[in-house]
Amino acid sequence: MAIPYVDDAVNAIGIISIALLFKYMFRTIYVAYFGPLSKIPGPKLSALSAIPLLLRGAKGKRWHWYQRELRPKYGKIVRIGPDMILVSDKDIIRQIVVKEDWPKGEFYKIFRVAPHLHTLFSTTDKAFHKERRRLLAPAFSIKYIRSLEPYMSMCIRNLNDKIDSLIQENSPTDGAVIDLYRMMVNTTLDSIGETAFGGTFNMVKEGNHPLPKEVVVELSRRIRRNGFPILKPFIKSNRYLYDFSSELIRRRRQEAGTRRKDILQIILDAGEGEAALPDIDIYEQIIEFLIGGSDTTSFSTFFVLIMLLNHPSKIHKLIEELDNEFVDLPRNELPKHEKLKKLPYLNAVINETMRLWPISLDGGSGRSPTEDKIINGVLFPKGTLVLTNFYALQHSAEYWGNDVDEFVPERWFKDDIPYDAFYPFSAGSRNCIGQNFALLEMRLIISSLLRRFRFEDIPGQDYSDIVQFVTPSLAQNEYKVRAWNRS
Ligand code: HEM
Repeated sequence: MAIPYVDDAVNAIGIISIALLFKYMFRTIYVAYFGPLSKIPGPKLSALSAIPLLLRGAKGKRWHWYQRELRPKYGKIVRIGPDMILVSDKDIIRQIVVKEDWPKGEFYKIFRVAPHLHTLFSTTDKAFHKERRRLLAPAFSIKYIRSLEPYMSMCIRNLNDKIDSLIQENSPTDGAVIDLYRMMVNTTLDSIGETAFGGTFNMVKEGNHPLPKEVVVELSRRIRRNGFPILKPFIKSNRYLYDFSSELIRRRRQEAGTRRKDILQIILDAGEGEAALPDIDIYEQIIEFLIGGSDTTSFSTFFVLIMLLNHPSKIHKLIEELDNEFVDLPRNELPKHEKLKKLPYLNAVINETMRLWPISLDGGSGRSPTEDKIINGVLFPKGTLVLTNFYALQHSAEYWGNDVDEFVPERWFKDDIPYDAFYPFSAGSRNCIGQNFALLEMRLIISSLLRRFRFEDIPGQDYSDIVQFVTPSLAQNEYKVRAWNRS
């Protein structure tokens, strides 16, 4: 019998491979230069491949590219990948996020532990989202969040005591150098621990706990595993996190008598019988709250404080407001949120900071139309990933005036505030479920620190050196200031 059979097979595979390669190249070139997005301006290479974007993403510098290079150069609609667009127009964004409420794009899948395990944040399915949001909403209602104030206050009291002890140990007259950034990160982690994980992580007191660290590792594993499926068999899920959370849920289910009235308990009690969430969903959901609720709040709170330290007249105005409001309250006691939420200057300062330093530095929410859509003359083909550039709206002189880049809390007292160019918590059905939680915590931290301590910035550090992988953080992971007790 003739032997060249193997050669024939090899030849056939070779021919098929070359044909597939040609098909791929033809498609790539067609999509780049002749497809429906070909008229949208953007870097030439981005029309062919998402690699330029991925490379910047891997360094956490996607946001620099969008905000400092692409938007100034190409305008309000930019092609950032073969099927990806960055939009910085307020009418189009409002239409996408609020009026038409497009579903999230497929890339949110990368945050899931397994493709079928949707969560509130990562789901792209509107029906699933509606049901999950309905189930979790009671844990984030204003009334319920108010009942979490004592848990948060406990963590913030620890923060105050920690700063005080550092000052006493060093020198009450010279004060102490403290890492304000890490302290904010640690406080918000403790707060999520108290409210969703059954107890504080003691980050403020002890400086570390394995759980938050493992969450960061797990998140990066998920992104690699889901982003590059070929690596899947080599990247395992996190045993520690799973065991920790399973044990927590098991213990809580078995507890008799009065249980902690925290977010975890609300989720455990949500739905009855068959409608109750399985343990794995609860596990995924509380991990999501830790990711979505700690670095976001610490980043925003840190920036409020750093903006104030760099604007002496504004910080004096806020301290005056706090001192007048809480004239009889000893400085080492925490004000009540009921009063804080009504303080105009405090709220203006928070709004102004979140306008200048939103957590969505890198393009806001990622949405995809389920059919071809035309808005204001721009065609968005079905399935295109559209990034809604909230940062650009909040930094646009067209909407905010010529002082757009300055820190001016007073602008929040004008009559014509362009709220349709302000999305710190996104908007529409996919807005932040945790915003009342975050604002409560931010007001408590800021007011307690400013009433009790005096801070001074230490020059030579760059707070604008930010990296953003999922949520933003300071590249140096620290920022030092000097703190004294107020006399
Ligand atoms: C200052 C602090 C915070 C800011 C600025 C913030 C901002 C945002 C933004 C912009 C989104 C939309 C993201 C997107 O569409 O890709 C979002 C969604 C979300 N946030 Fe927050 N967030 C904060 C605090 C929190 C807290 C404290 C929690 C929970 C404890 C939380 C949980 C979530 C969840 C679960 C979603 C997804 C909601 C949904 O799709 O229905 N966030 N947040």
